Amino acid sequence: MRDLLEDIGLVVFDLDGTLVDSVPDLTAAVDAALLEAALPMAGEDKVRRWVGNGSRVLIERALTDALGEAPGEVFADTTHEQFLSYYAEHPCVQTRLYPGAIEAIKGFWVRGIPLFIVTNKPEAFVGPILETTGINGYFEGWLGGDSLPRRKPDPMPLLYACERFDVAPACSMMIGDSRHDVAAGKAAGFVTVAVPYGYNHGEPVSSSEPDLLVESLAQLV
Ligand SMILES: O=C(O)COP(=O)(O)O
Ligand SMILES: [Mg+2]
Repeated sequence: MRDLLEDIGLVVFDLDGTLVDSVPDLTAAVDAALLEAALPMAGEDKVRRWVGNGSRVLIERALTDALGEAPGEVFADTTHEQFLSYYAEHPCVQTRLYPGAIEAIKGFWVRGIPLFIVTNKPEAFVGPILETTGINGYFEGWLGGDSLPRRKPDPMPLLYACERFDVAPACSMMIGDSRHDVAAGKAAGFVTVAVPYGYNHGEPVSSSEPDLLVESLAQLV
């Protein structure tokens, strides 16, 4: 591990399933939107498997599950709007940092390594969650799934971070919980680190073959 970390000049974290367990609040917002659409609620186990490709895809998966077929565009749009308005009001009620997250964040931070977040969740929700969980001050910034034309697994947001901090991809680390994080990291030329406790559509993230798999982020520092 020491070799992997030696030349690292930029650390990019995924948010949902890596730094924070956000599924309880996401589930509340999904279920509120389903209820509004007069459909049965989904519950946490399903939502945990559906998170990872941004909120619009999350809602499409929830509607497909409830309806037994893919929803129409307009219905999906309306339900997504319901989700967004509920989540905007309650982005961080039950959301908690994972054990080891604060140790890792502080460990990199005291070494002077810039910390950045690349998440697929809408950008507007990132600030409130970082603020409420008390980690806002450690990060130089973030990108959401709607910040750039392409999101993870595309490498675009990771390469944007490299340019912004003037750090080569080979000296940058992507830390995430899903195959989209590992794929984006590999495509960008980053060192890839994965955690097994998050959300990866019900599959082990080890299948994506990250450079390093750690049980707890604290192991990194
Ligand atoms: O909101 C999502 O779909 C996933 O978010 P993440 O990229 O922070 O895991
Ligand atoms: Mg994630």
